[in-house]
Amino acid sequence: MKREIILYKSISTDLLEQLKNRFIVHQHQLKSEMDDSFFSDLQRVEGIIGSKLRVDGHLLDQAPHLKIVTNISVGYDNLEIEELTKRGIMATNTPDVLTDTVADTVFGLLLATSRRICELDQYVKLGRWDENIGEHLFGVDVHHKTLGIIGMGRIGLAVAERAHYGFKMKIVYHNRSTHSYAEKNINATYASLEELLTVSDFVLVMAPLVPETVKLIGEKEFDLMKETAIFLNGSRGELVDELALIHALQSKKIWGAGLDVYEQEPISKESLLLQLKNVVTLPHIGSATRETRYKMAKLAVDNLMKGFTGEVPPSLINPDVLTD
Ligand SMILES: NC(=O)C1=CN([C@@H]2O[C@H](COP(=O)(O)OP(=O)(O)OC[C@H]3O[C@@H](n4cnc5c(N)ncnc54)[C@H](OP(=O)(O)O)[C@@H]3O)[C@@H](O)[C@H]2O)C=CC1
Ligand SMILES: O=CC(=O)O
Repeated sequence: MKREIILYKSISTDLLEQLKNRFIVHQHQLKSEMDDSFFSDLQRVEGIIGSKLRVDGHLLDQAPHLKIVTNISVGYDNLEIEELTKRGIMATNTPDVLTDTVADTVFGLLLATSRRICELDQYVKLGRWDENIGEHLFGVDVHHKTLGIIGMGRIGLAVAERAHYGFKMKIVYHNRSTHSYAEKNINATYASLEELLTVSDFVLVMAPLVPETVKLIGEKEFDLMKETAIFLNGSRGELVDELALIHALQSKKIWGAGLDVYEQEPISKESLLLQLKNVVTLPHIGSATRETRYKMAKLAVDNLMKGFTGEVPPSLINPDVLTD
């Protein structure tokens, strides 16, 4: 008899067919409040695949047969890992396959913000280009500047490599542990958070969302940055105190910001961030290319399949479930 699973994100037809060959697939849309039919299916399913659904003890109480939760994302701040492990439920994510794509997006944000690409695109399209632009629309250089990376992991390193090899930038980073590969190969220097904020021309947040990183960057941290600094967030909105960011931008404590993620997503249409010219805003599209989204879904499907064959899923987050 086929096992039952929930799929709550759209994936390509070939991957959906693979799932349907193996499982009874209940398809749902992710909503802020999942409906009764979702919870009714949850009672029977052994796997869940999708991204962003909050999986906590309350939800797990309603999923008595669940064996695996498969995220189609590398970040897994939506999953209560301790709760899943306690119940012997596997959790998986999609690392590596998206690293270069997200690094490209972050570098795009860095260039767009520093060279005012979006603002000047509008300037041309709205018919304002009557003569050479004046100094008030000049950008700032990227090459040879200092990039500070908070969270030098897979994506942080891929951004740092672009900055080092392509733009001859100096790299400073802050983690809980040192990154010997980055130090040896691209001359990255470890710094305390305070030092990184003080010396960097570009500050990039790329650390995961965990209790210790909530509002890691707030008023005190913006105060430490250079007045010419550009702040970039490619990780999760909750790592930044958004009101403090708005204040820092309005009061010109920093020069600009490039954002892919926000405290609330989709961002409120009333957010002051949307009214500031020195901010480039993207709708959380770090990994959003056809090729990469396909690879992520494929890896997630592979994780799910292996979860039921006794093999170890390739990106198992909580291996403790295998020994408990
Ligand atoms: N915008 C988008 O679309 C995307 C966003 N993301 C986000 O990017 C994050 C990073 O992904 P990825 O690079 O693959 O993850 P990694 O785990 O490879 O890297 C995260 C790095 O953050 C560091 N870190 C962890 N905790 C802290 C802390 N408290 N303070 C400072 N540094 C810390 C870790 O180093 P150490 O352990 O030494 O502290 C690690 O090197 C994801 O968790 C996700 O939230 C990912 C993909 C797409
Ligand atoms: O935000 C996206 C992810 O993969 O994490």
